[in-house]
Amino acid sequence: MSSSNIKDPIRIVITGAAGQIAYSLIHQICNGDVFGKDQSVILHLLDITPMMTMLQGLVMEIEDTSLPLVKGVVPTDSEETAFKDVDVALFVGAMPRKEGMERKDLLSANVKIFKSQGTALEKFAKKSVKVLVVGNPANTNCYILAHYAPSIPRESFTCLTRLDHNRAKAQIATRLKVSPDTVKNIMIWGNHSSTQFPDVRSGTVTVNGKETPIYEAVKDDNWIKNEFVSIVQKRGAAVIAARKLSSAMSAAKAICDHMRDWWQGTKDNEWVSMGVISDGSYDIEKGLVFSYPVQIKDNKISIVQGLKLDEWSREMIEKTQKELVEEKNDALKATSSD
Ligand SMILES: NC(=O)C1=CN([C@@H]2O[C@H](COP(=O)(O)OP(=O)(O)OC[C@H]3O[C@@H](n4cnc5c(N)ncnc54)[C@H](O)[C@@H]3O)[C@@H](O)[C@H]2O)C=CC1
Ligand SMILES: O=C(O)CCC(=O)C(=O)O
Repeated sequence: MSSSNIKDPIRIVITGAAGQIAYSLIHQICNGDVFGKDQSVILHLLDITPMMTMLQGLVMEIEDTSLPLVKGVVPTDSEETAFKDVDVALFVGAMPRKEGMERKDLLSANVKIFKSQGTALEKFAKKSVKVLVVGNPANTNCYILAHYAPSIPRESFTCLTRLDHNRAKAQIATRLKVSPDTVKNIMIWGNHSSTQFPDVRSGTVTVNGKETPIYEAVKDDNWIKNEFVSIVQKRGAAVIAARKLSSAMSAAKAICDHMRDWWQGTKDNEWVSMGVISDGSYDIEKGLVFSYPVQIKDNKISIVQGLKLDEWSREMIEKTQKELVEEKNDALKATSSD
């Protein structure tokens, strides 16, 4: 592409920029995979003060990639510098859990970071900023961030459940020995936690050239309702147990999928999963950050409406909602006391 066709740069902040997810993520953002091959970028890289030397090394590496879409890199430990005039904010920085912990065990430490960064986002970012929260507990951190950035539209706050969505697709594809891109319209409801509900009741898969309902193709309802759900719910913990580190490459890929679809739109008649601020759809408490099936057109995210919920799925959704309400209350308590 000739340089005259390149669009003016957008500013993208990545928090936790010296961490393992950011290390897998930055190259995909800089080479145009996410925001388009004609979209130049200026990266704002935020981390804590002890990581500044490490961040300098990362800046050198970004320079050495010699990618034409990169028009600037701003490494910083200042929230003001990091959030100043940003168009996109990727909140990756937070403490990750260790083996044996649930993600909500990180709540008291991590929500304080999101209170401080929400306040800075409110003050310094563009009002049109698009926000993705990755750091755990992702839904509740996103709730706190939005709470402290009241002048930014509610539709601009999302959290990452695309990794769970991708995991669910991969499990179905592996079971049926087909390519994951033929698995469509599955969804993740609720919290990015072990209460999430990976739901394939409306999903289809192409087997031998024919698009078939997933239940019909798998022919084992018991496997779907038990083993499949449990594998997806606990996949993050399984990766930690094996790697002694949490998922990073797959998380970075999921962040790119989420932001690319938000920026460029979803395919017609297909949906993806995103944590968004609930508008009360499917009787979920208004204001909770809840993962829903969504479609995106012209940068606008819409929750897919009219899906039928049977008794089992209602129970699953109620369980994950209950956990999110408890997390929200604990987070509000933890952030109001300082
Ligand atoms: N929602 C999801 O699907 C997923 C979420 N995660 C979460 O993403 C987060 C990051 O994971 P990793 O990159 O593996 O962790 P990491 O420990 O490698 O990196 C985290 C980085 O955040 C930085 N940081 C800590 N406090 C900060 C602050 N106040 N401001 C700016 N930076 C700060 C740390 O210094 C570190 O460089 C974790 O909370 C992890 O649990 C990870 C995978 C998937
Ligand atoms: O499981 C965790 O706590 C960290 C990574 C993560 O959220 C995941 O792999 O889904």
